[in-house]
Amino acid sequence: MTDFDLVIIGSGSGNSLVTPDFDGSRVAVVERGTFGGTCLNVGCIPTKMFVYAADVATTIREASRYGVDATLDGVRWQDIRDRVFGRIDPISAGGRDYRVDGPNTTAYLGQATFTGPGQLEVEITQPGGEHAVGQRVPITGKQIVLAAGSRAVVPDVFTDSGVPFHTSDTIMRIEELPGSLAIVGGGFIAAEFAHVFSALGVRVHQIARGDALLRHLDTEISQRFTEQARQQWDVRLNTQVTGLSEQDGGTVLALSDGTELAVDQLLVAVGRVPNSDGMGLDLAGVEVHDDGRIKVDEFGRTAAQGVWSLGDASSPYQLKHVANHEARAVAHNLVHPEDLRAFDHRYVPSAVFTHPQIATVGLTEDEARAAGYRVSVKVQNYGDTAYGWAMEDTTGIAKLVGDADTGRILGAHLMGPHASSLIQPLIQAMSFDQPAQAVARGQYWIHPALAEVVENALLGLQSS
Ligand SMILES: Cc1cc2nc3c(=O)[nH]c(=O)nc-3n(C[C@H](O)[C@H](O)[C@H](O)COP(=O)(O)OP(=O)(O)OC[C@H]3O[C@@H](n4cnc5c(N)ncnc54)[C@H](O)[C@@H]3O)c2cc1C
Ligand SMILES: NC(=O)c1ccc[n+]([C@@H]2O[C@H](COP(=O)([O-])OP(=O)(O)OC[C@H]3O[C@@H](n4cnc5c(N)ncnc54)[C@H](O)[C@@H]3O)[C@@H](O)[C@H]2O)c1
Repeated sequence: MTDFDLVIIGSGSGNSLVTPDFDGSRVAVVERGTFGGTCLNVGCIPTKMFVYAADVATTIREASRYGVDATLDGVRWQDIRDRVFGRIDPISAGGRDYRVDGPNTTAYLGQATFTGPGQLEVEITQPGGEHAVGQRVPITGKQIVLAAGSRAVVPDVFTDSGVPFHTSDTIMRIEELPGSLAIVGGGFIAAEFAHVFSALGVRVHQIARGDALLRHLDTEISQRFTEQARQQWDVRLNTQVTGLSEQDGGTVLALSDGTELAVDQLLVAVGRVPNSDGMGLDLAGVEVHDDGRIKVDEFGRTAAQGVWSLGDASSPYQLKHVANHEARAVAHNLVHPEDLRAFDHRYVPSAVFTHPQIATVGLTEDEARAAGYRVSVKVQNYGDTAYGWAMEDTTGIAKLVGDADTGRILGAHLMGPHASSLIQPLIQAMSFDQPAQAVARGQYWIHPALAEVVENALLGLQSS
């Protein structure tokens, strides 16, 4: 039995918990998969690198509207793919080696399971650490952090069929671009990969069970995006996959409307579940919500003494910036029990890196009305600003939802070029409780930058 001051399960945001506060302490990092976790290896970072290439291809296709005639001669998928993983894979391996050989860390490359309060067994599943594959190593931790992340959900209709399918874990490493791809799901991952593959020349068919794409967003954004998506790839709404078969090396999907769809490859993107199962959490006294999230209080403490959780394993938000924020709070709390820092989930933004790009923070218009606010709304077209003219933009919007009584911003919903960056002053205004008019008129906005979309949206928000 090896005893540690701190055991961290999961090397995504969990890996950042090893702060200088632990110099001289004994820390174990347990990782059963690829070191560095989802964001680095199969999530945010590789997807956005593919999205960048897709955006370049889209720019070339749309160049003629500016009087610049260009044709896309082709895309070299293997070069695009290898640029991404040629950068990422060494970072992951370097991070693993640093923990294996680190001054005060030991990396256990395997699956951690509780055997009792404060006690774990790690089954080593990968070479590279100091233990051999197959070994079962008992360890204890005075404090333990569950930063175990989440994994893709795959409904039975896919797993039971025996027909090959991809999830976001595998689709980015394929050898060749398929001629056609079915993407099942109407959320973040489906929207981003539909853009990537359609921009790179694949015939994409997106199958969503709801009546619009990205339904969790403000209705105006969801509806406008659904229209935009339809102009780029085949969108089937109100549709479920009822069966699957293999034919001529491809896949045939039976759909709930009675039709069949034959494609070369299939991507399932219907949500992610927390990795809280199979870890013996009950033996440690850790409690779990019905949806699989580990129960934590605002400081990241689970029901078990000395056991903490953060990120996708426990958070209501499956976002890297939230996992990082929670990790910063837990890193502090581990060593300052008398001065605990709470998670701040008031204004959690997110962006969907599809085409057009989308970014959002705060309440949707419907949520604000349901909450009883006297709501004011301003929809500012990109195309009604000088930079929007330069871009010849006809679809971009910045929609602000305000509280007419206080002049505060309740929500911001952007769709258009650079939405993920343009939204930042609005996140800042909400986080620091600044009134919309003060943000608009209390500073200069560079003319004629695209940020004038945000300035004009703020100026248009009525208050009394
Ligand atoms: C395709 C895709 C794109 C995304 N894009 C974005 C984006 O653009 N922006 C954004 O904010 N978020 C994005 N996300 C979400 C983001 O990746 C996650 O919210 C974030 O990585 C969660 O971090 P984490 O530290 O909680 O978990 P992870 O990074 O998943 O780390 C958990 C680790 O724990 C390990 N583990 C689990 N159980 C055990 C066990 N019992 N023993 C040992 N090890 C274990 C896992 O192998 C994993 O490596 C994306 C996700 C996906 C899938
Ligand atoms: N840019 C980003 O920040 C980014 C990118 C990718 C993923 N993520 C994170 O990862 C999470 C997971 O992404 P996701 O796209 O898998 O999930 P999601 O929750 O965004 O969307 C899931 C979609 O699948 C549909 N669905 C659920 N069950 C289904 C079923 N049985 N059959 C058919 N459709 C079904 C839902 O209606 C929804 O449209 C996101 O919620 C997000 O938090 C973030």
